[in-house]
Amino acid sequence: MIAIGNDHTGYALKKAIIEYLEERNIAYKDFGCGDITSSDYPEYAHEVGKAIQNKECELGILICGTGIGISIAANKMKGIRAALCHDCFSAEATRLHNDANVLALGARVVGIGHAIKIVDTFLNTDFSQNERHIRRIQMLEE
Ligand SMILES: O=C(CO)[C@H](O)[C@H](O)[C@H](O)COP(=O)(O)O
Repeated sequence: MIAIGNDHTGYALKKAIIEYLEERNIAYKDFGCGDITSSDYPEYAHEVGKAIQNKECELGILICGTGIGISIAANKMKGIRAALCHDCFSAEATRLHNDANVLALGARVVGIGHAIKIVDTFLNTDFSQNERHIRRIQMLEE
């Protein structure tokens, strides 16, 4: 199950990502927001982070204007490793090396087509299970 959340700036991109998920029968839970009325990104980061912490969802996608505020908010939560990625190389590397469990995107930074490619890369890359990466992730948790 994929948790997805956004502020007002990310609403249009969120809808495109949901279309991508539905076309592939990928289960998701939408934590809002549900329109373009001004809203506060920490709320949605918190909801998506909680869904991952309580194992309701395995991975999350968070969207704000830059992806910065919403990733800062998510990374304050224990066990959350949110990666702000605006290219496919980073999206792949953060799954392989960091076992990132949240992808953050900036809707004012990337176009929808590019963002979908980034989402596709993130969701289709597994953690490497490499010993040195496991050690470093443990250090992050500590
Ligand atoms: O917090 C942000 C920057 O990291 C997000 O991009 C927000 O979406 C942005 O600040 C919202 O700006 P707005 O002027 O309130 O639309």
